[in-house]
Amino acid sequence: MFSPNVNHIVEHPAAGYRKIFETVEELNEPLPTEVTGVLPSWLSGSLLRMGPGLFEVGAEPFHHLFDGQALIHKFDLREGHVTYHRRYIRSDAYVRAMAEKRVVITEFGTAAYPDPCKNIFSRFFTYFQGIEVTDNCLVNIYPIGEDFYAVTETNFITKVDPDSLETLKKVDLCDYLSVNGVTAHPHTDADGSVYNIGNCFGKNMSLAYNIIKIPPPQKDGSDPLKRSEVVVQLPSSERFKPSYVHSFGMTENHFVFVEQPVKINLLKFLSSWSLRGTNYMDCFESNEYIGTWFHVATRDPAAYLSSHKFRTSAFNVFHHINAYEDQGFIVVDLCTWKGSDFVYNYLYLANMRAEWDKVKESAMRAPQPEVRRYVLPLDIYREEQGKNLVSLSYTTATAVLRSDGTVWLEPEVLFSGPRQAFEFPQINYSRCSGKNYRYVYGLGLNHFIPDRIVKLNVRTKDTRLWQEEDSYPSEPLFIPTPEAIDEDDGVLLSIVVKPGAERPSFLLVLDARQMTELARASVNTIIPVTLHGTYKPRTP
Ligand SMILES: CCCCCCCCCCCCCCCC(=O)OC/C=C(C)/C=C/C=C(C)/C=C/C1=C(C)CCCC1(C)C
Ligand SMILES: [Fe+2]
Repeated sequence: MFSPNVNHIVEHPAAGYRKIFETVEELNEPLPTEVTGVLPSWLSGSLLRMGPGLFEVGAEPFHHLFDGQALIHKFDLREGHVTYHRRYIRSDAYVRAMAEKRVVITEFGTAAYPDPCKNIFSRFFTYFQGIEVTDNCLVNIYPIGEDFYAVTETNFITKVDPDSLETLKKVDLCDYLSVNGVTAHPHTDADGSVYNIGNCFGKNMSLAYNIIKIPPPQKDGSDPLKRSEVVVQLPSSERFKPSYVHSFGMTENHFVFVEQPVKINLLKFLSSWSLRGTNYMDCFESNEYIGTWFHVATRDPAAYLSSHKFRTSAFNVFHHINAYEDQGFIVVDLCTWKGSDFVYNYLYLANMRAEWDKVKESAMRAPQPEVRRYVLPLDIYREEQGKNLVSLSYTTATAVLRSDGTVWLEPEVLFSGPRQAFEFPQINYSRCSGKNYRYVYGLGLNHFIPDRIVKLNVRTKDTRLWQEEDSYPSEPLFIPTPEAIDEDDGVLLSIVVKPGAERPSFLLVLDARQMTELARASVNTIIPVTLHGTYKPRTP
């Protein structure tokens, strides 16, 4: 561990990060690891993570970071021993690509072309058959009831066996719910209910964001998905252009949705899709004028609070950190990127695999990251126009009622460093989700390259970090110590790739209080980049 200053920029002239964007083979059986240090005796379970693993099919490359075929990874911890396993998800996208040795289903930034072997008539019909939406579930894995699902952001989720990593079943959410897709970042209540948000393109081109609820495991053993429902519908600020949504906030009594100026041009999406060479990335556009809108709904009864229109300047947001209620305010902490230019435009594999100088050059043009706190007053009175309505003693965030009835928000900056993002945030979720809290852990992105793990105290803005030379960590998951007293009493789990090492990847176990290494379990293979995941404790 080195570099005590979080804003000290570490250089990567050897470009070792390129290794995490290369294709690997799946394993037939788990690999042993070499454990150094001491693993906590209570840590027994599986770290499951998703990411891209196959970055080309035959001679056809995938172009974007979010296109590679989904690979599920598992580090299994049991009585001080650790194994590592990985399998490709048998999605339709993967199975058909393998069979035809070409990209068959269009991915986020890579279009599929019709089979050159088909005659001109069947190719014509393939174009106009409509959209074949991808089921490439590379983004996350989480439980619904007793089952585990690997997910992307479309309507297809894939049930997997968390022990064998085998693919079990493809599920179409449209069979149960009125949504076109949902995020890969649901919230889970203490009772096991799962909440999520997704775009809904309704009849007559009506547009909305639907918040859905999947109930907890059912006493009769039936699939909770069968009882899922839309609990509240939030309106779209633009008629044909819903915003891209990657996550949302949930407090004890409210849902918070941040409508960002990165828009999906629906007309383009529906019309141009059948044209040769179009992919999802082609259907996004930035609205430079609309800024960012916050929407709030109550949870019980679920209802949209339409009277307050919360506005602020333009930013991209992918990850909500946490949101909670305090003294009549909703506090919303976010990982933001300034401006309306879409951050995903900078995540093409050609950018990520470039030489270090080029990586830095391209990140200079991209939106700049900042961790921000916004505070939304719940009770607003007309006579308070022009005044700052936020009276929470501990924040400089403001909210001012304007003559048009909207409330203009200005944030408090919790963390900022030039081209140094604090992203992929994780909190002590079971204890702090929706509640006032102190700590968030994140992946430090240096010009988009993940090269450190950071702990941020959102009350003092103090940071601590873990970093090692030529090492590329993943999102750190927080696992609390059983019977923990303090919020940060627990460990962080992260997969780290260190290309030059004898065993070039390891599971890193950090003491979350001190951010010091407790143990690492090293394995003799490169592990490609992973996006999100979950920890499944062993059940007796
Ligand atoms: C771990 C280190 C990574 C290295 C660099 C990362 C830089 C990150 C900078 C910002 C943070 C971004 C986080 C994003 C994380 C993520 O996992 O994103 C993956 C998202 C994917 C794959 C989204 C897919 C969405 C699809 C296919 C949506 C399809 C749709 C539309 C576009 C409109 C119509 C509906 C439909 C079909 C759902
Ligand atoms: Fe995400």
